[in-house]
Amino acid sequence: MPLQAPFLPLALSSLWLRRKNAEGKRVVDGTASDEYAHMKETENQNGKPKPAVHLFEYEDGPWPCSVSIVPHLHDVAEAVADYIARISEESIKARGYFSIVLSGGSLVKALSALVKEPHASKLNWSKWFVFWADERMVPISHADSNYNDAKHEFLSKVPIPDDNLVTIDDWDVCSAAANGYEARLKEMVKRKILHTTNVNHHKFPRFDLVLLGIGPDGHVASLFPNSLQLAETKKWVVPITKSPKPPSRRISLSLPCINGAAHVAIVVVGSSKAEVLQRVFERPALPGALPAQLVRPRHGELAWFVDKQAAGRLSIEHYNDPKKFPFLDWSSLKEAKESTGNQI
Ligand SMILES: O=C(O)[C@H](O)[C@@H](O)[C@H](O)[C@H](O)COP(=O)(O)O
Repeated sequence: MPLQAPFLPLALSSLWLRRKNAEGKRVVDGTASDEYAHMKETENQNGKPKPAVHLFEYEDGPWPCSVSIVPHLHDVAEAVADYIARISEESIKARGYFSIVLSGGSLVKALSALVKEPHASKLNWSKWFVFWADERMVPISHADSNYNDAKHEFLSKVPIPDDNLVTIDDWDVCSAAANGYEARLKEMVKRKILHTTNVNHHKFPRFDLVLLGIGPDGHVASLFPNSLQLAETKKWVVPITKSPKPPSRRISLSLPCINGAAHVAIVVVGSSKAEVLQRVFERPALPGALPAQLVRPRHGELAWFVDKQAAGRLSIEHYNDPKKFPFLDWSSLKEAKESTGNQI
């Protein structure tokens, strides 16, 4: 089954980036070929050939999701806050905790309505556990740090205990930071704060909610178009040493880790996202070209929150023509339209 073969030259040719750490010691960073050795496996544990899967674990067929299109950023913020509040309440009732994963970029601005009433005093903040979908390899006090941004915009305004912020504290060597964060997540599983689920026969955490933004190139978290990391099938957290968006060194939850979540919400705001949203929704591109198209929770729900500017290029009026748009599961979108005036 030759599907994995393209990774071999890629992995072998990947250069080790040698640099000095803060103490001037030589450190090795990069995507080592043996780190990705498991991707070359062609047999499962019983020695039988693995079933053919798409290179990027992409599933053909309908794409069930709900899409809310609202006029402005503040309407998106309110819709997202209502959504988060509902999932927080349900999760705490069912398991005693709420695990929420944040991304960087403009996403944290969409959390502004959570710090106001009616949510601020109603939410059970002490039961929240906050994780990061991705982080840049900078100290957490640095302006580029996703944690720092979230702290400034949101976390400093709500009473979530500091111990419940599961930050990525290691910013020296990407692969060590990725392994360290994965170990922290596994510790949360041991403490029963996170449950697990199977995604394509491998165990991944089942976050209650993963919040993602989308880059103009279609990236989500720090999973960039056509990158080797997109094909990760086992690791929970992957290192990125050559991100096309600065800073170049980052770590990110892997795609199956995101797809193991009970809920994933993607927030898309502003005219700069109109082109990519149209490509993601309406163009059946090669999946690695648009990582956002690979976000398909296996046993969970996917919800899009979009403002009018970002939705500006969508041909919604033709969406009920399955010949033109076989790509999304429009039946679930119609149901959404019937249940609330704000949804298509
Ligand atoms: O570190 C990052 O770059 C972010 O985590 C990234 O995943 C972000 O969410 C998207 O790039 C969208 O960012 P904008 O909304 O700012 O374009």
